[in-house]
Amino acid sequence: KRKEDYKLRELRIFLRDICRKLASNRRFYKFTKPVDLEEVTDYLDIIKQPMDLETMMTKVDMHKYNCAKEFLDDIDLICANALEYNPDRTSSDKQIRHEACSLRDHAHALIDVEMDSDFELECQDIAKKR
Ligand SMILES: Cc1noc(C)c1-c1cc(NS(=O)(=O)c2ccccc2)cc(C(=O)O)c1
Repeated sequence: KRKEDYKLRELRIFLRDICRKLASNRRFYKFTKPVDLEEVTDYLDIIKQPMDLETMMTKVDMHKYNCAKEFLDDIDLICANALEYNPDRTSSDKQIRHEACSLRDHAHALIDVEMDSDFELECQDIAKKR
């Protein structure tokens, strides 16, 4: 195994822990699983690239993320989807938009606090080569 593979394994262990922490926070319950297309029947008419925390955990296991930035891009996608699908001035739309912004800010804050910035830069170099 190359030195890079050990770094990517360490990244996966780190990202699983971040994913677990976010998914276990009750505030982010609506983002833990794919939107139920039987319940939300027009979802795919509006949202072209659904994303959720369970799918992200699977992507970690499938070595789809080569750096934390790629992981945060999917978090930002979860948030953007929720803002796009729930744009109205109703209290329920406002509530899910607030939860989505909170998820995004918590994820970025967790990674900024817990991730060594040099390690992320090394991972981004690996990501560029792949
Ligand atoms: C997410 C999301 N994005 O747009 C909308 C609208 C939602 C969303 C989706 C659901 N129902 S769901 O079956 O797809 C589901 C339940 C539990 C965890 C994950 C998804 C419920 C609600 C709600 O407000 O209760 C909101």
